[in-house]
Amino acid sequence: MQIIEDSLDQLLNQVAIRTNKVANRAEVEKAVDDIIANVIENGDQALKDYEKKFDGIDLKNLRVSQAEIDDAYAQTDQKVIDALELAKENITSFQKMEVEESFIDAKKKGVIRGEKIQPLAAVGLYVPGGTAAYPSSILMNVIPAKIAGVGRIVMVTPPQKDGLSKAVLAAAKIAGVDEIYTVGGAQAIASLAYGTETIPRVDKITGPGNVFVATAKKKVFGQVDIDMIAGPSEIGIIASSQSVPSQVAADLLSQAEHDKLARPMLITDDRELAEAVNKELDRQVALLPRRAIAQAAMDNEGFIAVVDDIDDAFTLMNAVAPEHLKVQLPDAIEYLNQIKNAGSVFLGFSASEPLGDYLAGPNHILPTGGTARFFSPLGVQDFVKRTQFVSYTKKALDKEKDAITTLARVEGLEAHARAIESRFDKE
Ligand SMILES: NC(=O)c1ccc[n+]([C@@H]2O[C@H](COP(=O)([O-])OP(=O)(O)OC[C@H]3O[C@@H](n4cnc5c(N)ncnc54)[C@H](O)[C@@H]3O)[C@@H](O)[C@H]2O)c1
Ligand SMILES: N[C@H](CO)Cc1c[nH]c[nH+]1
Ligand SMILES: [Zn+2]
Repeated sequence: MQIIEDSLDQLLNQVAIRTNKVANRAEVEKAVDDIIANVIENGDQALKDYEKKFDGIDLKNLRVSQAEIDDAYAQTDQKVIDALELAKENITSFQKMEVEESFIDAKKKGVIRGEKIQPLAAVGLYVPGGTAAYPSSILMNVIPAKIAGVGRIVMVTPPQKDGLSKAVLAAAKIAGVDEIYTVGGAQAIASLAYGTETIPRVDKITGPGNVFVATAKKKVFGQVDIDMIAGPSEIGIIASSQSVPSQVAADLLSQAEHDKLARPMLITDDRELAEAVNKELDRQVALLPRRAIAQAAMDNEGFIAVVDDIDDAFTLMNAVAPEHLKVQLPDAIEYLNQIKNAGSVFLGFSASEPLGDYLAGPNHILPTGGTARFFSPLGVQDFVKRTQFVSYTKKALDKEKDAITTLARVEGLEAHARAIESRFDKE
């Protein structure tokens, strides 16, 4: 990967330019606009046409039958089922800690105030499937939705020439998906946002995907809610002379292999380490089945920045706001307070990134493209909404009525003031 070495100010500029860039942004935007308009206009037929065009598949039915799901589960290797069950257990125990409670406050005499947390009625979960199958993303999407108590869980995923992977269907059964449709890309997002003859319109769309999926989610926001922009994967690693180059390279490649647009990034205070990691990347990438994808990601999106010291490394990494941040330093936990912007953080030499992708329990559906500045990992909070309520006795209202009518009249809203005063009219 390209090594850049400069002052912190210059590096901050260079990194901002690199990470703000989205390859072919205008073409992607145009393609996605057209797809959404066509799905609104032509429903299921548009979905079938796009599946033919992008995935080369003639779809007869969009919905996967329960019999197919049960058969796939029965044919899945027990080792895979056991791994999925263990992942489910860890994800469930972690996500349950995120549950927020409704509250009622009655401390003031005659006043009741509160907030009621309720699950969304229907959510659509996107499970990527263009160049790899993602059973793990099903667990990450569905488990928090189930814990929140969502009524209807609709999954969409691109169709595959030989049918959906058995592990994908087994994961859907283990997680408890209600219905599955084989449609992917921007067309899948449009179908969940607007509904078609077959696919129900939902309240919120969650889940990761490639640049077409991420762009479509941005465009349908407002028609439905979305979780975040979870686009092509990213990893930012902070390492020093005490890090092991082969491990740093292996973690970079773990995310580079997701997508040609994935972003592997290393920031270090040691030029020698930077060069050693580059050698390791060359050696290890050649051994990977998905080397073409990983190599493209490293060549076009990746970089190694060499800074003066580790404090500068954290300053630069906070500006990048990576999806995954790996602190490959001794006593890594000591640096937690320096981390301001990152989707998920992996502390220490043993916490290799795929630990979080599959098993530890924190969610792997995470903000990308610098949006970890303001978005959070997918969680139970994404699947609920809050409704607030108040109740006042006449006596309690009497105490506060003057403040209300004063504010109403300052805003020129006389009817607001009179509505309050009407409670005290003589009959
Ligand atoms: N951020 C996260 O939390 C997270 C988690 C898991 C995976 N990911 C990312 O998910 C992505 C998965 O990507 P993928 O491609 O394998 O699967 P995908 O399901 O996201 O996208 C595949 C679909 O894209 C559409 N498409 C492909 N080329 C197109 C074109 N030229 N025009 C219009 N539509 C087109 C097709 O409909 C295809 O089915 C990767 O980028 C990976 O890094 C992110
Ligand atoms: N690293 C991905 C999120 O960027 C999640 C994933 C699923 N499977 C493997 N990895
Ligand atoms: Zn991954």
